[in-house]
Amino acid sequence: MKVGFIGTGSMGTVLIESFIRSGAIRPSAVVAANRSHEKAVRLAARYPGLTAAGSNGEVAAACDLVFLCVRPLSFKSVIDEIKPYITADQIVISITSPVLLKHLESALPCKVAKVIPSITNEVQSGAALCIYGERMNGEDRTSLERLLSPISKPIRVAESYTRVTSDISSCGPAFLAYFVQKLIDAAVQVAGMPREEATRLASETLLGTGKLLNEGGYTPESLRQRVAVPGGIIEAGLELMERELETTFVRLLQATHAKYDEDVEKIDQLFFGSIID
Ligand SMILES: NC(=O)C1=CN([C@@H]2O[C@H](COP(=O)(O)OP(=O)(O)OC[C@H]3O[C@@H](n4cnc5c(N)ncnc54)[C@H](O)[C@@H]3O)[C@@H](O)[C@H]2O)C=CC1
Ligand SMILES: O=C(O)[C@@H]1CCC=N1
Repeated sequence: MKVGFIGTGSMGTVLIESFIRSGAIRPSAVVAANRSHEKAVRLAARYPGLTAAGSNGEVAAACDLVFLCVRPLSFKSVIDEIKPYITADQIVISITSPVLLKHLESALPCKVAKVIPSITNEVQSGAALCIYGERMNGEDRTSLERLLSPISKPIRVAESYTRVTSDISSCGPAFLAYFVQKLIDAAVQVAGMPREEATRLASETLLGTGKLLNEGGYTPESLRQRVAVPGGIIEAGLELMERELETTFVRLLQATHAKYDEDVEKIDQLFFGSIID
């Protein structure tokens, strides 16, 4: 089986490198193209056997499965380019949420899916959100999830939950990193702690907290209750966060959803020439 990647920017590269490093795909089974060809050529130099294709059409013609790893507003032109080479038995996958199954299904004659990866897949953890078009049969779904398993936990989601699940899974690493960064900044500012030391400590804490939530039998709520002694220091901190951040996370998701709606509207216009429901 040949696996194609169109777009070898940040996420395309994460996927290719993670698949290869985990042994899920051999370099010789990968065909990749990028608008600036040198990026694909650099990958081919790093992974002997990998093909740096000269065009997106070449990827589509050569592969059974094609991951589209470009930004949302580039999808229409990429799909127009590859369409002449696509046949009914191929699988084309969007890795971005605002390109909807209806866009892909209306524009391509093949099986389509969305797989929303996460930077956490770089260390073979975190989720890969799987959203399937109707042309993907049970066997297609299972074999795609088998391919994703060495680098992620494939999780099937309904398309209506794409946004909120990617908020947690794909945006989550950036949101949590922001929180950690602010904690480090405060340690430096309030106590003059060396930044590197605070960073190492905060990173260990995040890792340990993740383990407690995944393997230690805790929920976020039970963990908080377990460590926050009534009237104690942690409780004083939590009370402040509760006051200051009460509406922040709802507004955070409202902001990502508003941007998503904007993108979907633009993509609707590109694919259908007008907004449709
Ligand atoms: N950054 C993240 O953590 C995640 C990103 N995604 C999705 O991945 C997609 C790509 O994002 P990034 O990799 O961060 O962006 P990026 O800008 O780093 O990569 C996009 C790549 O596509 C190439 N490209 C643009 N137009 C092209 C064309 N017509 N033909 C071939 N190549 C073309 C660009 O040269 C660039 O290398 C986005 O749609 C994003 O929503 C999904 C999950 C997580
Ligand atoms: O399409 C998405 O939802 C992902 C999440 C972060 C960037 N793109």
